[in-house]
Amino acid sequence: MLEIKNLAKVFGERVIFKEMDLTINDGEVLSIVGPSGIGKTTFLRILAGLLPADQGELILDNESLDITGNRQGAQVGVIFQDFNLFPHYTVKQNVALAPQLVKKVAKKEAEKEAEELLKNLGLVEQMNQYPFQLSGGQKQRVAIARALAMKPGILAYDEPTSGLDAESTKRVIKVIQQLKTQGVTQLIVTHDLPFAQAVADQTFDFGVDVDRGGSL
Ligand SMILES: Nc1ncnc2c1ncn2[C@@H]1O[C@H](COP(=O)(O)OP(=O)(O)OP(=O)(O)O)[C@@H](O)[C@H]1O
Repeated sequence: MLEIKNLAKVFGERVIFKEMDLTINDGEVLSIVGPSGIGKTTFLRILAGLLPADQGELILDNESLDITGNRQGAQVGVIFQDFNLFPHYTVKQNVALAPQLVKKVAKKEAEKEAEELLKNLGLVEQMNQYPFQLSGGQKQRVAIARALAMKPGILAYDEPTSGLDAESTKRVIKVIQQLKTQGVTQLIVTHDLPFAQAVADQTFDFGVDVDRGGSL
């Protein structure tokens, strides 16, 4: 379960959001919508531990997450829009690398787990290919497998349907639903309202549900 309490972010004098409260239960899918420039990516970067918040708490499975932008560990898995796959590693290596480096998992075991994840995401034939050989949708599923390999408490996506055709979007919906049945908690930042409606149990509208302006 992820609990967000009284979270606030300020850039200079400008309050991007404040008093943000939200709870996502285990296995739930939350979509975050709202107009461009409202603060969705900023929130995602804070959740990922890449950007400091100015106030508030993030509590994941009863443990407080660092909000100063110096977080250790991979409690939150994020699939960014450009996927950031390592170009010189194969698909399997991309997925198996972080558990070996960060969690000190043995290579054989990390690769076995990577194979299992890739199989579940329909990427058996791509395991030994390189990112440049993949379609956008395939790259995205590799990025999902790579995030899942670290066994995060929550998986977050930034605009997962942008640049995908209708068929690939359907596939993403299937993957999200499949992970949901496995109990994975997911948070999705999206502009795509039909997609949000198709996958989400709960929708958070940054344009409506968040306070801004004034000061902290
Ligand atoms: N490092 C920064 N310094 C100052 N202002 C920033 C910084 N990063 C973002 N902003 C501002 O904060 C606001 C929120 O930006 P953010 O990228 O989070 O919006 P968004 O809702 O994700 O938009 P989009 O959907 O277009 O990606 C914007 O007005 C942006 O200009």
